[in-house]
Amino acid sequence: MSVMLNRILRPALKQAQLLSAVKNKQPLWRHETLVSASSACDATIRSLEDCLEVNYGGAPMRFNYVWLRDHCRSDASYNSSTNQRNLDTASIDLSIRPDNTTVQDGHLVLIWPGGHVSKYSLSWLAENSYEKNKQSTIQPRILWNSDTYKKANIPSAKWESFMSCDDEVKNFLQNYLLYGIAFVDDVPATVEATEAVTQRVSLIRETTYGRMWCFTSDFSRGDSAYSQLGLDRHTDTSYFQEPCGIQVFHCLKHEGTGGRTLLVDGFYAAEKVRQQSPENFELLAKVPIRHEYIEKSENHHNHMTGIGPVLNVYPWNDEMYLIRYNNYDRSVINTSAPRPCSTMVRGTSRADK
Ligand SMILES: C[N+](C)(C)CCCC[C@H](N)C(=O)O
Ligand SMILES: O=C(O)CCC(=O)C(=O)O
Repeated sequence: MSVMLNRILRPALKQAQLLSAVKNKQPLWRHETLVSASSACDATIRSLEDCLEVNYGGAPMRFNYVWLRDHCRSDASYNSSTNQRNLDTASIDLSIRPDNTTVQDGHLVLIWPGGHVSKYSLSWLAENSYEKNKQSTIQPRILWNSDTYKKANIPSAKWESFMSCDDEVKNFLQNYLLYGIAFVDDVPATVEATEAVTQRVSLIRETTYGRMWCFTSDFSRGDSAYSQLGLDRHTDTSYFQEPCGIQVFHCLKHEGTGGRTLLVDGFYAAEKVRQQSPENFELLAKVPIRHEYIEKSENHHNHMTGIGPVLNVYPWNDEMYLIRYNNYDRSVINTSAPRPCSTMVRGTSRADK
């Protein structure tokens, strides 16, 4: 019994495109003015050619002028009850610069040509600076292998309290987010109980398998998952354009021998590749790979393909956030020129070890 959940727990990309507009190049414009120094908040500001440099606590932060105008939180520019932008970004003059820049009571205050005033708290700027974000992780993880996971001795949640107590769900989610796996014990072996426990975590995503499915080794669908063949490490639904982020498995009935579940921390394996062979890591993170699922059984006619790199990495902080690794479902590699392709095959075999 398994279900797939929407990846709503994974935080979304945060304003990446806008932040990447902040450039680190040396200013050509040399009239650097010390605009304000306030002993209360200890911030100094320098106006550079296309950005303001703000020194507040840690390392200097740079904010592009267009970014500053675009991120104005005044009522005219931003609706703080819906957290949505009112301003039409396309209307901003790309050569915009403030006429006046001051620091007052822990806030940066800019007056733009035409008189519009923007005010940003220094702590908000620090929190949202590119400098801070490139040093932070979106999702902190504890990487594990069989030994370290066993030693960590992570407690399982218990069905009764999981269904009635939010703190139990919270602990479960904390473990899930840190390790990528988590367990609930004592769930009654029924589809209904499995659905109920799943819905404590999230909405259930509709897929070609349905929302919930029961499967056994009857080859009812054209895939090795429905056979008695052992399945080595892989991620499922690599052929979806957005692979499922959480899968829930519940063994309802077991007869005979075998059928053990193998769980592998792909992030741990990929970090080893990053350390031991940065060029292979780079290839796995750059070369798009096609995966596919073709089934033509009596009741199911599907052909799905999804394309993306094996390792998906946020470019601003090098953090991995998604792995598409399924050697069974990997399609023909025809998305890269011959040389990277042969290195790619070497890269994946290194990742195997
Ligand atoms: C049975 N269940 C629906 C869980 C998985 C079926 C998916 C099989 C496919 N090869 C994949 O890896 O995505
Ligand atoms: O049953 C399991 O332990 C894993 C099943 C699986 O990996 C799959 O169906 O793709």
